[in-house]
Amino acid sequence: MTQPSAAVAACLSAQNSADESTLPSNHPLTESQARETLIQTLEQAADAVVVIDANNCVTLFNASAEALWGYPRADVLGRNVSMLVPRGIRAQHDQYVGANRDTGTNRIVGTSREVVIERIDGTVRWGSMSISKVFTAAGVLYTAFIRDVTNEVKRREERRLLSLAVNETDSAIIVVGPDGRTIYINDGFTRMLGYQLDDMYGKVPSRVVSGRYTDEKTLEYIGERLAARESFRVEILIYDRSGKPLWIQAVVNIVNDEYGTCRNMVGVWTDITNTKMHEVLQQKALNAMAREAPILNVMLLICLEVERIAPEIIASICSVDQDGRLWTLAAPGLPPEYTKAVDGLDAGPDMQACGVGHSGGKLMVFADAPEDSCWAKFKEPARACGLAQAWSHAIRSSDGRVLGKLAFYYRETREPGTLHRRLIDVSLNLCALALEREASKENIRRLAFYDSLTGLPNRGFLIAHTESLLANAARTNNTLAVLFLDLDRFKHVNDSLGHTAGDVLLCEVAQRLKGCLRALDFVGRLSGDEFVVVLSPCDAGEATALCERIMAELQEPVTVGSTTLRPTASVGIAIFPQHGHDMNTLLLHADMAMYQAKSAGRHRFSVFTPELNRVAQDRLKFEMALRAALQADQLQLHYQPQVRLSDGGIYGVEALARWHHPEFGVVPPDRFVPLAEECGFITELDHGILQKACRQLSEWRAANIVIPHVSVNVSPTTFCDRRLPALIAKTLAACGLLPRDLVLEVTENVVLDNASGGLATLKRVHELGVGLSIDDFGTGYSSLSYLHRLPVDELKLDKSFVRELESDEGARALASAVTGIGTSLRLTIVAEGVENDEQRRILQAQGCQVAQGYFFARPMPAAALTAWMQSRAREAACRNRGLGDFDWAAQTDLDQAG
Ligand SMILES: Nc1nc2c(ncn2[C@@H]2O[C@@H]3COP(=O)(O)O[C@H]4[C@@H](O)[C@H](n5cnc6c(=O)[nH]c(N)nc65)O[C@@H]4COP(=O)(O)O[C@H]3[C@H]2O)c(=O)[nH]1
Repeated sequence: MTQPSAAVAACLSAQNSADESTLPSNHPLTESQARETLIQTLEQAADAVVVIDANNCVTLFNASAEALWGYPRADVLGRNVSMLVPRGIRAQHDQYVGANRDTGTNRIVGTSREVVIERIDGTVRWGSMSISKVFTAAGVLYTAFIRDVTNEVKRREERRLLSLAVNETDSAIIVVGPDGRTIYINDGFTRMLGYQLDDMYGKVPSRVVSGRYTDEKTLEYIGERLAARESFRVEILIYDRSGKPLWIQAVVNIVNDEYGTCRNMVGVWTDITNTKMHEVLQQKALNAMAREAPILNVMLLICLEVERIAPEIIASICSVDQDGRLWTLAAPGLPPEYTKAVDGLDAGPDMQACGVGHSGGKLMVFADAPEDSCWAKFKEPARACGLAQAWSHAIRSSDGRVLGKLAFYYRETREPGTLHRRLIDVSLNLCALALEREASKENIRRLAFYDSLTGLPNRGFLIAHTESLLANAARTNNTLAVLFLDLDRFKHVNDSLGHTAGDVLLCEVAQRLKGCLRALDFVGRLSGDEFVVVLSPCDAGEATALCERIMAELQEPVTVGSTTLRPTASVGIAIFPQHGHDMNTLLLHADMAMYQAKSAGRHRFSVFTPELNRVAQDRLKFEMALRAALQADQLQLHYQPQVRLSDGGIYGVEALARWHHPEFGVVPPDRFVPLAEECGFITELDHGILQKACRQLSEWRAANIVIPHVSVNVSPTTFCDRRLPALIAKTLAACGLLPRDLVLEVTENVVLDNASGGLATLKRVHELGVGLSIDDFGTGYSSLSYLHRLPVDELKLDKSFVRELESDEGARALASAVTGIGTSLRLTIVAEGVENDEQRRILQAQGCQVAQGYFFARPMPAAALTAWMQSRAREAACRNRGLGDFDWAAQTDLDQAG
């Protein structure tokens, strides 16, 4: 055993010697024995004992103290006790002890406190320290008894943390005894449900928190699980102390003792009201939408889910149609009489009950709803199903449009609570999303199946729908008629009045067609100005009768802009099953019949005959031949001179395309140019002719044949090609010609149709320096207003005016007007189709500068024109030598000979 401190012994000895005489005579110990005993006692104490003297020096440091601090006593005895104090407070320790000694302020003597023990190795332990003050002759000694309470402190801290965890969590924790009665609730329970332990103690929790709409089956299930001592997890609607409903998820665990006997059941309840709505309602509805479930199913699901979450609610969702009328989409909890009474009602300002009219996006609450004047129209059914209150809210799209209304009905009057408001918010978003999705789907469907201009079914839908009608007709042995309708001269309207006017006309025609149909008939727009009407059931007789009606209807005047038109159409009819068994064949045959009607002079109908098949095949053959002729460069050019009326000199020549086919013979351009246009190779044709004409002019120049320019016809389609100016520039350069050597003849519609880019090309061509001429002037919907703004150089007076110049005063007046306008705009007037001298005379008198026509010369091949020019040159030379005046008639004779 280690020796007790000598200093302590000295102190004790001094004290004891003073008291020696007072010891009872029967004291069993001698003084030294007592001293020794005391020291040994202190030494062997289980608690650490530290004795310090008046100088704060350690005079006793027992074995337990050595163990507690880790210092051997030799290192401690005689040294200031502050070495045993944690480093952080060591400096102030002497002062602290001093104050205690002098004033007793810190009152550490006679008290017990927990102190930190900083061990020699730096680790920390906790001690419970009590100090006693011993008065001795040698001075005051302080004896500190320190019990190692480190484990206790740790446990206490653990308990504190545990209690923190239990009480600070949002979950409600409840502990019940084996009898199922509450013995503990945490603070979270009070926060979540408002109940204190006193409210719950000794009670069965489910009896306290269940309410009107708590699911009985779930309660039964809970009872069974608890009785079977089995852990479980449930979701259940409960009510807090104030009666507010909330959804919880309860996880209940059984706690058994070491013998397997149930001691407690611990329940952790989580408020899942929000999660329930967001995750369950939202997820289910979104999943349904993602699965492309029909809108009615999605709405039904939302209603059912809302009613499941809050069973006191009866949910209903209505849509608002384009006319502002309400239609029930889902209302599983309302009787059909009620929804029937609502359906078709105006959702306008009078319908406050629907929250659509006046709500301005706010929730409308109608206490005692059936008595509300807004409910007048469905008061009875509302009463019959016991409705007492309704809340409703407009369902709005992201851009604020009212798409429908969401209503919650109640059988009792109640204030809107948080849960129900949240349910409304979530449901509104879902409803808006579903309705907007439906609208976009409808839009996509419309785009996919309907023509965007007229709103009629498009080709795809028309064919698919007719196929099903055909299948039905085949099953029922019925006949069906397909009418192929093509507007007459629509292109002309489009070209002359512009595309907008063309669109207006198409829409009007679509409306008129729809107006003519019977219940089961069907009309669609195939493309451009082609419409198809399917009459089902219908035989040939009925088809022609209806066709006549349609044609009459179409012919009614329609005002497009400032122009009044009388649209006509050519119609082809094919009958199922005689003319085909499938829609494609019927369509093809109706198309052929329409073509026949068109060729026969338009504004008529024609019923398909097998003979037409042959005609169509001929047309196809013709088309292929033209294509081949183009590829093989077999189109030729004839040139017709244009003569100055002032002196008979050559103003220019017009190049006119010619096609000689070994089988078809001479095909006039009036036939093959439109065909090339229809078949899509007109641009190729025009380009080829332009190049050929330029080459020819170049050859004439090389042969000293003086021709000021060549005029070339360019179709509107070619003019819309933005590459045209570049091609012209390249061609002129390749032929060594100047821009002014070329004149392009365009029809009025190129000028009028700004939309298709023709006007822009016209300007660019003019910038090159190439001449521009308006062909057939006066035959279209001439708009004189554009003339002065356009870069045109000449107007070609159409031959239809010239033809009747001598006989018709009106034609004369028109020709004179055109000439007058042209001249005042400094445009050259070129009269076409001049066939006799009288016409020439009148035109010249009216101020027309140039003429072209059989009277002067017919269009002729280049070589013939060369000869014609040479002969004219000879004539001119004679005249110059004074051998005679210019003889127009002589010219004509010469032309005929040429
Ligand atoms: N009755 C009568 N007719 C006369 C007289 N003088 C000339 N003609 C005919 O009148 C038409 C004048 O050509 P256009 O108005 O440009 O009308 C042309 C033009 O629009 C088009 N065309 C001709 N060649 C081409 C071409 O190369 N490209 C394009 N895009 N169209 C062309 O075909 C139309 C018809 O051409 P053609 O049959 O050659 O008919 C020519 C010409 O032969 C006359 O005194 N009396």
